[in-house]
Amino acid sequence: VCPSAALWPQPQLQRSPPAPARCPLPPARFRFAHAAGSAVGPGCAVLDEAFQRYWAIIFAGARPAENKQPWRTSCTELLISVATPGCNGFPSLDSKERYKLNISRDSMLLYADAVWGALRGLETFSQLVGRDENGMYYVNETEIVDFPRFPHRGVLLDTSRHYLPLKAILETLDVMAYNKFNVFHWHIVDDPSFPYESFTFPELSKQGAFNAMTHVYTASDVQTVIEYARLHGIRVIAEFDTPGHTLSWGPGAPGLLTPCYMGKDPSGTYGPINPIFNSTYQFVTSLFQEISSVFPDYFIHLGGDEVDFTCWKSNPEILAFMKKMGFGEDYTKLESYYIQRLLDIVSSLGKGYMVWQEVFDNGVKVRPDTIIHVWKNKEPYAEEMANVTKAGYRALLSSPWYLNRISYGQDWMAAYQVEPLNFKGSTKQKDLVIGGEACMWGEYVDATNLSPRLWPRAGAVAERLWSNATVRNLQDAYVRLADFRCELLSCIQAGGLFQATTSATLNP
Ligand SMILES: CC(=O)N[C@H]1NC[C@H](CO)[C@H](O)[C@@H]1O
Repeated sequence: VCPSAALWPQPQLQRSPPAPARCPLPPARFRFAHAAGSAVGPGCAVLDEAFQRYWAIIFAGARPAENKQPWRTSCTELLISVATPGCNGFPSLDSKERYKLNISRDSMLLYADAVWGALRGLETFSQLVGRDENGMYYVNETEIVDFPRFPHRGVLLDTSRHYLPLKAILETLDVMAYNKFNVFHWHIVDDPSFPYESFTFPELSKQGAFNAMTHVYTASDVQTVIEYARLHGIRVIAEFDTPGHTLSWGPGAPGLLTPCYMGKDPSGTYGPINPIFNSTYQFVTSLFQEISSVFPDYFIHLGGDEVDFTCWKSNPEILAFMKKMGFGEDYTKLESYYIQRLLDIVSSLGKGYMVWQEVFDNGVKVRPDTIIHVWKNKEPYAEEMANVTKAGYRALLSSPWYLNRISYGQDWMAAYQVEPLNFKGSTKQKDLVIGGEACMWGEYVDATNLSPRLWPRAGAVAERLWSNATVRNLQDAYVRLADFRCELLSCIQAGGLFQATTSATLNP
């Protein structure tokens, strides 16, 4: 049994009496209930599902024998009161996640502005429940007022370098919710494979997936992920990265990619999307029309990273186009020409976009509400954060959180010690930092090692993005993160959703 009631991430405010009363929770009689006057009630799927889920998580190990014990207790129900109605929508960047938990001998109350805050409070409540040596469940008297420091707290998974089965994605969403992450950044396609089944362009996965039968995400798979995430208060932001990282698009979309040349003949290899043909922009418009209809989030991630100009430079038609456009030898101008047209297409679809930092670095004209995703780690990323926010754009930080990069020992500490606002800038600039994302790129990751590599290390990012900036004590974090890992493992033993083992990274 794990040491009890360690909370992860650390709430903003918690107050407990010096000798808190202990209230036993009777599995057979405990229930979650809607408080009178709450703006939501039975039928609210987000909470109805959460009540089931958290009952199972809290009492995972309960044995029927519990029912026999004479329970003289008042802690038989947690009353939930939500201030604003709304259960059928999707979480968004400005969703309210604030909640209050009042646990006392005579009542247990959870208040939240919106259902998304209620989900965060239920997660905290589940972490407050302990179990004593006799197996009795209990919760100690306490008061918590909690809210996130940053509104965008994400995890990126890359399902192109290696295909991830739906189960691996859903398990990741479970553990993300345990950590109060609220964005799943689905880097769904890239150079090696195109597993997204497009109904507009079915050839893309037929030709581009590792295996068109087994290694694809059907339309229903995608909707399953989106709904599962929604019920956990998690947004799904899809990334279709262009013009680079698109080799898997080639076979299913003839004429889309740039044919590279060796001297005056095509070499047979291909490069980034060919930016000089109108057919390219017709294709992009149709594909992003589909993406906009499939993924409900306001934002789409358009990529724009690591565009290699070698192939463009070798292609005679592109050379002629460069001359015609007066771009000289500056291929970032050609890249910007493509990106600019892509952004206009996506804007016309009524969507907002996020782009990797190169789009900003190369001076592409982007909309004021663009989110610049800072990922490079060679130059100090603090400088990039300062430049991006000085230019008035919102910034999202990933540079120090590429968890696909592993090293010996407790590297969670480096992720934990990051301070996203440690850059030279005004308060106004700091306010433009909307949060960050832990990235798990898939070059060396598949379902066999995803969870042990992601957890509990990503937990360090979760606390950095949720908790107060003053929460930085490594010794205290170690104890709570070790307990978090223990709970995760006990979730496995109880046959919980989380099947894979977590890493030994934390415990030497
Ligand atoms: C934005 C970005 O990160 N682009 C690439 N950079 C290196 C990564 C692995 O660490 C991936 O290959 C990723 O596709």
